[in-house]
Amino acid sequence: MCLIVNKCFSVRGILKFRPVFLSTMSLEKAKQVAAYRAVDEFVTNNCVFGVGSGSTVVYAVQRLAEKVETENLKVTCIPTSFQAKQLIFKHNLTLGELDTNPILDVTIDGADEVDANMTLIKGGGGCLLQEKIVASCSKIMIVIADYTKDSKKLGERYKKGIPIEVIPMAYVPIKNKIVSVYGGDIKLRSAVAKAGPVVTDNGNFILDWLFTNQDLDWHNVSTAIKNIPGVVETGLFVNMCHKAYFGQPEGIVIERSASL
Ligand SMILES: O=C[C@H](O)[C@H](O)[C@H](O)COP(=O)(O)O
Repeated sequence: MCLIVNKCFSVRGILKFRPVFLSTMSLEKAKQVAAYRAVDEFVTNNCVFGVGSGSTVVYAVQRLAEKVETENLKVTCIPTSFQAKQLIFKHNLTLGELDTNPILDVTIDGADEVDANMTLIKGGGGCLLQEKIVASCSKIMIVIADYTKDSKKLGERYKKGIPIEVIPMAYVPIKNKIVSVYGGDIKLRSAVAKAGPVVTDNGNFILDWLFTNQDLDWHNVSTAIKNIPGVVETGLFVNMCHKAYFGQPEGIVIERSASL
């Protein structure tokens, strides 16, 4: 961890020094080491590679581009979002699509939270639908994350709820139905630099379900929510992730595997 010393004055005017830990820096380092490790272990020549979304994946695509260049690899990249597609273009990588590459060798993606059973919350950046489609077409799904995403139970560390992508006209009945069965609270996600709701890459809205019961059967919950007309997809990824890499602040990587 990186430490700097910050000058400050006490009330009597005595100069004091206060340590400031650059946690943002260690968080970025943690993302980077996890991403680099996963790409180094799973990218091979001629592979079809699913490019996840989010801030951690940016490091994975950087590393991928380096490997493609230095090792002269042929890799076809399938994006999981508008952002992922832009990253593929930015690094001059080869863009593919599911029409021509319906089976992927590996997808590397971020997560908002990973529990002890390797169930994931995804969609904090609104990209869950295409991410789940691409992961479902991949022989292996790998998660890359910093240490803050590693939880025993969902909701322990990620406090923004489970994202649910919905058809806009149905958001109020969907919200009411979920809360009446499972409790908690649901918020329509608002855009930051635009008045009104977030509109996904697929033209839908996102509901964030702030659940209160951390001991639910997430497979059943996800299936039941998906059965509500108007729900497009949930950000619960159950039995999909094969391995997770958690970067630590000091630069090491902790691995966890699932037996799928
Ligand atoms: O919608 C966004 C995706 O599910 C991301 O993979 C997830 O939010 C993690 O993103 P980050 O790597 O920025 O924490």
